[in-house]
Amino acid sequence: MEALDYHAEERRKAEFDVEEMKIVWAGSRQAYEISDRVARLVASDPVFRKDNRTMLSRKDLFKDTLRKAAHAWKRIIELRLSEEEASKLRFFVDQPVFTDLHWGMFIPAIKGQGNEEQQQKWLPMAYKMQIIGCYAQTELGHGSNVQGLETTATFDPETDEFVIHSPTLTSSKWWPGGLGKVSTHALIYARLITDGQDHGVHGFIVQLRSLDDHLPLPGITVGDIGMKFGSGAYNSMDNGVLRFDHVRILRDQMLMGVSQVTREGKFMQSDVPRQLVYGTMVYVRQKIVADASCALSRAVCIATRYSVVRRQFGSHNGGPETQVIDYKTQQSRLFPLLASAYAFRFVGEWLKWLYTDVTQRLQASDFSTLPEVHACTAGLKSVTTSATADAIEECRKLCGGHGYLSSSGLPELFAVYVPACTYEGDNVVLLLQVARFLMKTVSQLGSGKKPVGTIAYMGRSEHLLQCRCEVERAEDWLKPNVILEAFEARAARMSVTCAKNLNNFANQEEGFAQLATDLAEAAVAHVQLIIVSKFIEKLQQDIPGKGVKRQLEILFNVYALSLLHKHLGDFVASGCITPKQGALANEQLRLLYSQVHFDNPSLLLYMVLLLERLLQSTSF
Ligand SMILES: CC/C=C\C/C=C\C/C=C\C/C=C\C/C=C\C/C=C\CCC(=O)SCCNC(=O)CCNC(=O)[C@H](O)C(C)(C)COP(=O)(O)OP(=O)(O)OC[C@H]1O[C@@H](n2cnc3c(N)ncnc32)[C@H](O)[C@@H]1OP(=O)(O)O
Ligand SMILES: Cc1cc2nc3c(=O)[nH]c(=O)nc-3n(C[C@H](O)[C@H](O)[C@H](O)COP(=O)(O)OP(=O)(O)OC[C@H]3O[C@@H](n4cnc5c(N)ncnc54)[C@H](O)[C@@H]3O)c2cc1C
Repeated sequence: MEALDYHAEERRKAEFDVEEMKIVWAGSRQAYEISDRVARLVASDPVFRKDNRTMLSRKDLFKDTLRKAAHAWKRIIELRLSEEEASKLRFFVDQPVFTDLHWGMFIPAIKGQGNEEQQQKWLPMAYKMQIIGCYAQTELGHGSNVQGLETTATFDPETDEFVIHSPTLTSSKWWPGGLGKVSTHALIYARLITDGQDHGVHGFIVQLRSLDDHLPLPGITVGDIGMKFGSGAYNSMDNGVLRFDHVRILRDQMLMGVSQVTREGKFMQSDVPRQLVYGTMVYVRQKIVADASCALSRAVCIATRYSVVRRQFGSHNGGPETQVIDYKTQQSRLFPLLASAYAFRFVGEWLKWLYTDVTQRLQASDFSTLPEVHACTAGLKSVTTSATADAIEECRKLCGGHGYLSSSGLPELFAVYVPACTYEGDNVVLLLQVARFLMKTVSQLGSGKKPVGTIAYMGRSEHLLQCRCEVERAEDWLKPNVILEAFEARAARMSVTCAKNLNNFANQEEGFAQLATDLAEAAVAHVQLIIVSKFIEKLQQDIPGKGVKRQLEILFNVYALSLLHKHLGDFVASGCITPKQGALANEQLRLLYSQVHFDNPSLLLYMVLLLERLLQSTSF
């Protein structure tokens, strides 16, 4: 049998309505149709070909990226694509490019932190790409510790200007994407100084290069920071270095939505939390969570197709060998990743809703949900990107030696994806932010302030700290309420234990530093609970299509029970379940594997692209 026949054979076995599953994945029929149409558009356009990019030199790769970006922009205008369609087109072009930062951070930062006048001045030029901007926050010396940034913006009342300066080598901006070669402007973060007083980090728009000849303006030193991990991959991006030598900008180039400096040089804080200066990071973290399921489903798709075609051992009387997908070990490594793709998809949808909700609240001066939104975006960004990066590597191994070939698509996918664990906040640093939020929640438990939203379960901590799991047989683990309570109890107990242990330290900060590992694990437990609970909420919705809901229920159980198996130590040590119940969960998991149908419809386009890539490659 040929490879395609094996695929067809497996597809025939699918016991669910594939078309309806595609819609569940996309979020709506309209979203699916847009995705499908744009995918075909990109796949059929030779400018967007991607089979050769790992073989290009950095210079040629960069030129190829610029060509694609310009062509994408041309197509967006010619076809009058909507914002959603344009964003899909960039997604399927699938090559990191300076426009990601222009559209993804520069513009959102002006929208989120600029006042009305500033938005009117800068956004039309940015929308037409008459200016191209990047987001220059990180410095050589400080990335995670934003309050430690050293670049200064000193107000000069005589000229009504800010003087932007890099006082030390470590204050050089280092990493911003789009900075190295392309950007004409940067949104830079610098310490605001008025009348000798330091007011902390604020955002400023600075022009870097001439709009006539693209040369750096006086006082600006700028360049590309060089090759990054892997061939192709993130090397299509011009991550850059930037230094300022007393560069003068007008006062109104400080983003004044959160704080202002008056003509007299008086610093004024608006009636909004100063953390709104970090708002663009919250926005992008939410986007990164939505993107995790896309990267993960690509990897799972490749590994699944391979596992169906690949046969090793087990031939009887000259018959076919065993498909590797039929090995329980292959299933136990692959199916939880397939289930995770769906789990991340649904939690990503929910996070998008949460972000829209907080944006509307902020407009109405309601800041009450900001800490929760920060904790959710930070925690979910951390957990989903770490899991996805690990999963891509696991998928490579699931494809045996062939997974190591560039033409499998997996090495490049890994190389391009893995910095997501670092950019937009190192994943451990972000987990510790979640832990701070959890410790604050626990400390307020007796105060009469009722926890709501994703921490509502903490309000039932009295019950959760002493409840006993009632599982007696393997199939008891199929009940969503049993799973949910086990995850709630584990998260509550881990947080409460950390809070108790913190009280043993006279100095809370010292305690936080000493207990950081436990705190990060408590944060993971909390975030996994959010993902599990959002999957359950999704299953409570009306999901049409023969067998679709059933298949999603199986995937939910696989996701939750594989997590339970992986973190069995936490569940047992915190007394939420007994070792015997843990063994029953594992038994149920094994039974579930034979019910998974792996007609993964989510990325048909990628399958086609992969096949094309395989056919064009000399090595296959
Ligand atoms: C395919 C795309 C196509 C086209 C493009 C179109 C669209 C694309 C859209 C999106 C892009 C999608 C993907 C992006 C792809 C690539 C991304 C590429 C590059 C990434 C760019 C970057 O990396 S930018 C730099 C990011 N840097 C960081 O993330 C730094 C991490 N550090 C921090 O965030 C903070 O310093 C901190 C969180 C560690 C805070 O530390 P600390 O506590 O010391 O700080 P403070 O004293 O300042 O804070 C005290 C209190 O404030 C709370 N807090 C902190 N942060 C926030 C926040 N963001 N919101 C709300 N509240 C916050 C903190 O919890 C403290 O609260 P207390 O109550 O305890 O006081
Ligand atoms: C591909 C890529 C693109 C990027 N694009 C941009 C961009 O466009 N604009 C921009 O401004 N920046 C950008 N960055 C920078 C990025 O945001 C930072 O690298 C990131 O925030 C991590 O900061 P850091 O490099 O200072 O790491 P560090 O903080 O130095 O981390 C090093 C190690 O220290 C640990 N650590 C640090 N602090 C703590 C703590 N308090 N407790 C426990 N452990 C800790 C971390 O967990 C990590 O293991 C990009 C980075 C990459 C890799």
